[in-house]
Amino acid sequence: MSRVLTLSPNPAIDLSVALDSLELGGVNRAGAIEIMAAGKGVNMARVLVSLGHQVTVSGFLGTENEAPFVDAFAALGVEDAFVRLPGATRINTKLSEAGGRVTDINAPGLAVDQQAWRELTELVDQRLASPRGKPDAVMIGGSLPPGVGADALAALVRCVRRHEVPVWVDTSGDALAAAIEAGASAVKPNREELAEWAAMPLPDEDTLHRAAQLLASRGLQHCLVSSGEQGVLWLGQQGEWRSHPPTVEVSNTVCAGDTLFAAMLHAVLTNMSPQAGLGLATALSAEAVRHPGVGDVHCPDFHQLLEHTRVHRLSDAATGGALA
Ligand SMILES: O=P(O)(O)OC[C@H]1O[C@](O)(CO)[C@@H](O)[C@@H]1O
Repeated sequence: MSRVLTLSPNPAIDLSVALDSLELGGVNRAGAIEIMAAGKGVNMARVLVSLGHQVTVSGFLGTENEAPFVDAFAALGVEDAFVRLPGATRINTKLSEAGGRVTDINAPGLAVDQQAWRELTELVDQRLASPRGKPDAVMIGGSLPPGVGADALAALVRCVRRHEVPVWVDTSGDALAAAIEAGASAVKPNREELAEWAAMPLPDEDTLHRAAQLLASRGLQHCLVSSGEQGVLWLGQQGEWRSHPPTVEVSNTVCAGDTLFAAMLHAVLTNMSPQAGLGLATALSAEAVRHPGVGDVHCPDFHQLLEHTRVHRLSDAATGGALA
């Protein structure tokens, strides 16, 4: 079992609304409504716990509506190291239609001032300096809250790297570019995020692959590019691999990326082979799209999902050795 610290600078309460179909400008009647403590770091923590890791969660939480988070952390058995701020954590609305289409409405979030950001950075620095509680990896996920610039994220990434701990970052735009420059160990852009980073359109698999190679050339240990049902491209120091997920009924895709990234970290921390690691992460991510929330490794048909996930090597340079 490894120790992982996940950071959500801008977490959210996800309000998932299931609809037959969304009628813009009309009165929509929901089939079901679910509220869940979320944000990428929190979702990744759920996956890591289910895969057997010891997790500490941190970031910023508003004191006005912290109850769903406190309850979720207790139920999960993770250590709550969130910095509390006055005000309310944002609520993100996810409108999921029967055909599998999801419309996200993500709020800006609670403003974070320099003092609060310093508090979070010091907390991370102290955790990493502690000989007994030092995490084996740090995951940072999601957008930056109002008041926090990409340079602040870069400084946080550098702080983790100074302690020689891998830092896996799932974000986008300027924050993604800054994290890469600062020495992030792994990133997971989707096609649109990669196109934005590379500043070019990625209309086909060939251009996508070349942009991913450009990204990997920036010194990252692992680059994952997720393209939904078309699968995952993984470029690591052992070579390049592509996975194809099993066919599943798509209900809610919101947490698929968080599931993929966290499961891939698990594969690295447990020295799985590239084939097995990417297969597990892809299958678990496919499981996630069948319902709201992250993938459930304990679902009754998980072994079948795994069996129907295909992984193949793209480059001959790969050794096929363990992922770590
Ligand atoms: O920080 P962002 O980019 O707004 O994304 C937050 C959203 O991402 C998710 O973690 C899913 O990836 C949701 O739970 C959350 O609402």
